[in-house]
Amino acid sequence: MADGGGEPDQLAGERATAQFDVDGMKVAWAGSRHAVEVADRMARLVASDPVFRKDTRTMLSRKELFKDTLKKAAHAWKRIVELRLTEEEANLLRLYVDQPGYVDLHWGMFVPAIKGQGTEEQQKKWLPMAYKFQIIGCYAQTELGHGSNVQGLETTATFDPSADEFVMHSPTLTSSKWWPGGLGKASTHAVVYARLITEGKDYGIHGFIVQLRSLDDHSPLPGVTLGDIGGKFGSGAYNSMDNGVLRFDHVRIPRDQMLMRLSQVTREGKYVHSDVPKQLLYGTMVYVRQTIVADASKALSRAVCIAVRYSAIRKQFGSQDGGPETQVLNYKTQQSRLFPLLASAYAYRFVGQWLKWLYTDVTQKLEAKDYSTLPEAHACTAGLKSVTTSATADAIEECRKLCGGHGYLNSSGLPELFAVYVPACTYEGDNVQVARFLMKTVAQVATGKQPVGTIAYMGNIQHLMQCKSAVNTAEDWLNPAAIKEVFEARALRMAVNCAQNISKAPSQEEGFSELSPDLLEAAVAHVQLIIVTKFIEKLQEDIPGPGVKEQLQKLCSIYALHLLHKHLGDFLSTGCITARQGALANELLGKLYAQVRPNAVALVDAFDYTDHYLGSVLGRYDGDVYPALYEEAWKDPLNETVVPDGYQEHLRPLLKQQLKLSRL
Ligand SMILES: CCCCCCCCCC/C=C\CCCC(=O)SCCNC(=O)CCNC(=O)[C@H](O)C(C)(C)COP(=O)(O)OP(=O)(O)OC[C@H]1O[C@@H](n2cnc3c(N)ncnc32)[C@H](O)[C@@H]1OP(=O)(O)O
Ligand SMILES: Cc1cc2nc3c(=O)[nH]c(=O)nc-3n(C[C@H](O)[C@H](O)[C@H](O)COP(=O)(O)OP(=O)(O)OC[C@H]3O[C@@H](n4cnc5c(N)ncnc54)[C@H](O)[C@@H]3O)c2cc1C
Repeated sequence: MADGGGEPDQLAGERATAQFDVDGMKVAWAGSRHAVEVADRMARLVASDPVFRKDTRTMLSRKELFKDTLKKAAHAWKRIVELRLTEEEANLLRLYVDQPGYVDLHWGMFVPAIKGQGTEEQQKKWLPMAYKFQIIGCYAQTELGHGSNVQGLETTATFDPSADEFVMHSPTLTSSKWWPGGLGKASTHAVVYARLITEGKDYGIHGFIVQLRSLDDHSPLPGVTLGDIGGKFGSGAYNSMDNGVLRFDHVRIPRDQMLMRLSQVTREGKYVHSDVPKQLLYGTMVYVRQTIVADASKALSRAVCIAVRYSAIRKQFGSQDGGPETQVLNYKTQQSRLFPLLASAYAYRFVGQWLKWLYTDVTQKLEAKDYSTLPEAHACTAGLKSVTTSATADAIEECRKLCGGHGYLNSSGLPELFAVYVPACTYEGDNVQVARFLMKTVAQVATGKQPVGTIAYMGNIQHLMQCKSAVNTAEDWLNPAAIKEVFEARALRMAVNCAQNISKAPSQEEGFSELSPDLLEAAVAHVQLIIVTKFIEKLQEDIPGPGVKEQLQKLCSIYALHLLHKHLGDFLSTGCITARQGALANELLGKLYAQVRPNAVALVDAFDYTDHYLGSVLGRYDGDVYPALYEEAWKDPLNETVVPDGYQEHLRPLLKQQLKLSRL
């Protein structure tokens, strides 16, 4: 293409300047060569299948979109069965289909809830049916009146010993189940959370497997009212999901459909609690939060890939006398906004990999009845979920802005990505659970107990409460130990500060409530420390491939130092660094951006996304952006006719009337 930028081989030129082995980076990103190979194969399988096309998705009506989702889910299942895909392959295939739908909740919450809270017999009965899709399940916890406050749920499950059954009932409007994905139209079954009442006593929230729809004709069973809760934010986007409403009118289920791993109700109606901690009731949330953290890096890396490639193609200003204009990626402002997001994508990827390991480790310990690491797993998953989803939602919007006007077009892929992603900040809570965990740890450290895992640094309280950073030149900030020390000191000092102020309050609860904004900030500081630490630890591994580790080291420094810059107030007010050291960090950031610049396109290529998965004309691998934008515009339904519908009724009379007026 002629001047105005957008030469298709522009990206080839960018790729040629890379100073590292992109294949090696793909391995570091995916976790192993095997993971790269499987992801690549599944992505291509999806991209080459016409049923999985998604380029007209934002133009579909709600009903068409939902039907399209049913079609894609069924086709995906057919391919999984025909090709005998492994669980790993099947999960990736579903990921690349890239359309939220009931299957996410079936595999992501219904199955894990039965696995985590069901007895062996219950698992034997229900899981084979779920694995074969003979039943479709969802996770029905949230109600119209209560979401965060799970103990406030109102649905009741009252045991009737005469029939050996539970009676499921929705006593109030606010007790209607409201939001569960897949509930509205697709699910045949649900794990329903309800107040267990037996022998006249309320034992609080427990899980129950409840059939909702007929397995013959899909109609709701007697006493069950079901529907979709209505259109959601953005065109297309999360509207492919049938988030639903559910009400029970004295619906009976057999006693053995209460999930009984944690506690049981006997034939006579006695409530028995086993030795399993009651917090395991929340275990499915721990599982899904861990997957949400992994998803954050996927959503963020997609947005960043689009913005980096397009910024390399897009040219504005800089030419005085007919010479070439400047690629917007060369502007320092563009780099200082975009490269921290690129670094964050890598940071979230690595912390997500670590969190998956932590979850597996905790699960194995739970099997062996060792519950000691559960509180840490809960705090890490809740905290990382909250921090990574908010930052990712902000980052997608930032990428949209970085793409200028074209970023606002649906064909850029960014509006839909944002609309699909943003509820991740809301679902699974934005709670203060990490802060509670931190306050407990501070109290334990005061009694001499040595903390372990992600809070081990708090044991180093003597040093961290009074240390001062030794950084003297900008390059000193390249030392991971220097970074780790100030992040640890900031997190610990903020937590100790909160604990001291809480202790001055009339009661612990009042103090907690009064200081909750500060507690949230302390929690964020702790979670950011975890992300920085896991990135640093990743760099201590053997990372093969010329130049790969060097690039990751730069990204790690950018990730940490941009946080330091953003939260400079925390670092200064806790006395961890001086204003001069803060300025030196900023100076180094500028140098690092310049070093990343020639590698930027190759660093997003390493995500290994197909054009189908990216779903963006701006982020195309070949960089041929302008013809694609032009072509996409003509596909809009408004362009099906040259003269628009409505011309005769609304435009023509108006124009004629103007004519008459002008003749007056
Ligand atoms: C297989 C591949 C497919 C994968 C695809 C998956 C993708 C799926 C994406 C799907 C998309 C959307 C899904 C969305 C689903 C939902 O939204 S489900 C509903 C989620 N609801 C929430 O998140 C509610 C949030 N509320 C909370 O978390 C509350 O804070 C909480 C319920 C924890 C409050 O509980 P309480 O009992 O009232 O409060 P506390 O007194 O604070 O806690 C008591 C103790 O329990 C500990 N705790 C709390 N939570 C947990 C946990 N999850 N695990 C372990 N322990 C927990 C807490 O620390 C307290 O401990 P203590 O007594 O202090 O020692
Ligand atoms: C797209 C989507 C999908 C969902 N899927 C499911 C599903 O499959 N199954 C399911 O059961 N649920 C699902 N949910 C529900 C979701 O889990 C809840 O929306 C979420 O837990 C928040 O609860 P809430 O909506 O009641 O918000 P609220 O609890 O009413 O929160 C409103 C505001 O109050 C604040 N707040 C609440 N409590 C406190 C507190 N103690 N201290 C300080 N601030 C507080 C919150 O932070 C928030 O800012 C879904 C929600 C969405 C948006």
